[in-house]
Amino acid sequence: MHDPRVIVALDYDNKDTALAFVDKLDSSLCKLKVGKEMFTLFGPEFVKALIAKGFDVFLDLKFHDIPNTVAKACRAAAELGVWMVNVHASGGLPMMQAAKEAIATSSNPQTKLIAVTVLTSMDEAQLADVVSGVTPEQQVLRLAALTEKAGLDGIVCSAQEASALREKHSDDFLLVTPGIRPVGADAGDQKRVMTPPDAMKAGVSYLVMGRPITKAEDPIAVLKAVNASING
Ligand SMILES: O=c1ccn([C@@H]2O[C@H](COP(=O)(O)O)[C@@H](O)[C@H]2O)c(=O)[nH]1
Repeated sequence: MHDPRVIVALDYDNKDTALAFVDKLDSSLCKLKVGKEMFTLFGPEFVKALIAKGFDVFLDLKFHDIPNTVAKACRAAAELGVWMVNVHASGGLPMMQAAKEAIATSSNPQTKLIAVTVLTSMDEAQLADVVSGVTPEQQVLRLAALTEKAGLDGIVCSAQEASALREKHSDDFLLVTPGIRPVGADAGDQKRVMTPPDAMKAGVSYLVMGRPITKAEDPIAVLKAVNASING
């Protein structure tokens, strides 16, 4: 079965606008990501509606709390029927292991679990405000190793770290990368960016794209052009 590589970030503040966009798509073109804004506004029912339309849904809530709390949140996400959910790797090994165990013993054990390393909106200077003496790439590699040790399916990182990660992690370890910008697109608040073809060449598994698609005059045309640029 065709596995689309683009995950569209549905960061709309209006459910009808989001659903009007989704109704022009089909699940062979992309997967969908629901993040903090839409989940807070429209809740699990909105996620279930997207799953019912046949889409793989990545629930991007980036859980970060004590192990017991994160485990229960991940179990709830898996039981919603999502394709993928995530936690922050900086929550530590016991937290990630508890989350993995909770999903494995849920009614939807095939749900993928990945961990956020260093947000793609952070550059070296911003990272230095929270962790001293490391570059984003060094911190990503360190948290990726911890994530793999916990037995998770992969990480969220920037495509800029993908080549270095692929020297240490097999192709099965998922690299899910926001901060994807076609040539000429506005970076906005993203700092560690890469184009779709360069990201795929670097070894990325899935490209997360929001505004370059959702804010475009013709979002479906942009999505199809991105797919053509990485599949052709
Ligand atoms: O490190 C991260 C983790 C998550 N995100 C999310 O991805 C999308 C990116 O949207 P764009 O509009 O393409 O910038 C957004 O939902 C973020 O919450 C991220 O950007 N970086």
